[in-house]
Order: sequence, then C-alpha cells, then structure tokens
Amino acid sequence: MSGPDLRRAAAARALDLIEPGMRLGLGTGSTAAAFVALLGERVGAGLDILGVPTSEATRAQAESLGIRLATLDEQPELDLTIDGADEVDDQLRLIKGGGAALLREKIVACASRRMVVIADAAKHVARLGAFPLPIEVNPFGLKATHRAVEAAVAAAGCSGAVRLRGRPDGKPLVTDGGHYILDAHLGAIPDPEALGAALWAVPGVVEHGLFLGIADAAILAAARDGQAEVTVLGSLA
Ligand SMILES: O=C(CO)[C@H](O)[C@H](O)COP(=O)(O)O
Repeated sequence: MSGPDLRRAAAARALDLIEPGMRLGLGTGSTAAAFVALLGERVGAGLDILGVPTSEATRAQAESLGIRLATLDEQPELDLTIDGADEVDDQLRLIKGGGAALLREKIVACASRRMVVIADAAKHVARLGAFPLPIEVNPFGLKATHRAVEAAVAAAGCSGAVRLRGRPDGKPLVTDGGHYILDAHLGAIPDPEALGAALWAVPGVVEHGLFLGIADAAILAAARDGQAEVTVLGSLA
C-alpha cells in the first residue's frame, strides 16, 4: 500500500461528503489533487458543484477536469473545504503550507462552514513542529522581517533555524500572492497558539501555517493488512 493509495483512500472518503449544489473550497497538494481528480470524475458523471481553488495549480487541475469554478469574491461563503495538511494533532490543529499555498488555503478554509482535512495517517502527530512551519512574508524588508520572526519564535518558547524557502534555481520561491516563505525548523512547538500570536505581531508576516481552530475533522488513511484503513478525527457530520 503506497502513499498515493493512502491519499486516494482519504480523498475517496471525503467524496462521500459532497452533495449536489455544494460550494467547495478545493485545497492544494498531492492529497487535495487526489480529491480533485475523484471530484472531476463525479462532475463528469453529472454532479453539479461549484469549486473555489486555493492555488493556481489547483485551478489548472480543476479546469482541466471541467469542474465549475468561481473566485472567493464571486462566492464568499462556502459549504465545505477539503484540503491536505503537513501535520495534524489530536486537537485538529494543523501545520499547512508545505506546498506554499497557506495564505489562500487559510482564507478559503475560514470562508467555509466546515473544513475537512484528508491525509496519510503518518501526518497525525502527538505534537506539532517536526515539519518546518511555513511563514508567508512580504518581500519588502525581508531581512528585518526575518530577524523579527526569529525573535517571535524565541519569545514563543521555540528554537531552531528560520530559512528562506528557495527554488531549485537558487532564487526565492514566490507564492501565488507574490510573497516569500520563511520555514521555521523548530522540531517541536510547545504552544502553537502562543507562536501563532507572536508571528501575527510581526509586521511583514502575511500569514503563518498554523491552522488553529479551523479544521472540523481529519480523514486519515493508514495501511493495515495490505488495505487502506480510514479513521476520522473529529466529526464529519
Ligand atoms: O498545505 C499544503 C499546501 O500548501 C498541503 O495541503 C500540504 O503541504 C500537504 O500536501 P500533500 O498532500 O502533498 O502532502
């Protein structure tokens, strides 16, 4: 049972939540892409839904599958967002942004009545922070913002390197919104709420990848006896 099989199993369970006429936030990343692919099949078979993508990559995929799309300005209230995550804890707190889409992902999730995470069960952790925390920043004054982020991280009781995310050509990665990403390699985040608040206080921080109190449920797929076993954290109702 491979990673793609597990991602597809979690995505397939999420597809059961979709009803005709729903306005859906469409997440970003390989697990969200597995969901969008399955959704595209259902749309091809006649399901009518409206999607709001959280990235240009998801927009391109959904368009190629014939999924009807809107912007969040055209459709500012959504019924449900389905998205992946880099880490999820027992309280449904998340780290997101490994795919650099955290800003739009958080805006779309917060505009939705419900957010359901789909992930390989390996993303379920006892404590957040092994995955580097993405922090989206305005390019203006990058050095000053970088230093202030390091100070905020320390003030929130965390330690570790904060690094500008680069592209393979060595240039900084630029998000869909035209921003940079600082990745905070913390190992563990003892108090995610304190860290989130400290990061919010830094001018130049556009958004951080801690999703706190946003997700309603997580669908997690693990391999058991050669099959995908799906468990749910929280409530899908
Ligand atoms: O937050 C994200 C993108 O910004 C993704 O949801 C997260 O990185 C998980 O991706 P994948 O499903 O490929 O593991």
